Amino acid sequence: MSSSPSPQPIIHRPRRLRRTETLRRMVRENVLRVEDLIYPLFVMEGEGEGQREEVPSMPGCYRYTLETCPCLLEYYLSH
Ligand SMILES: NCc1[nH]cc(CCC(=O)O)c1CC(=O)O
Repeated sequence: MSSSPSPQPIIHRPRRLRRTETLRRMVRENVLRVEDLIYPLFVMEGEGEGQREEVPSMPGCYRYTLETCPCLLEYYLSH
């Protein structure tokens, strides 16, 4: 049975990602809080209260007309 070679001591430790504050900030752990999120609410041109179009790339998110906005804001700000 051969013994494994003993590890070489690390002579050069570059620590490239710790070099500057900018790099450290870039690779730091991230914390996401509710206050960092925004609600995807889109307004489109057009008439008509209660009219809406689903955004194709965001299922469940809609474009509303300007007339619908006061009502929507009231709803979202109270929930
Ligand atoms: N990236 C998120 C985002 N922010 C605005 C829209 C589009 C909203 C719209 O089409 O009215 C999208 C989706 C996308 O880019 O496909």
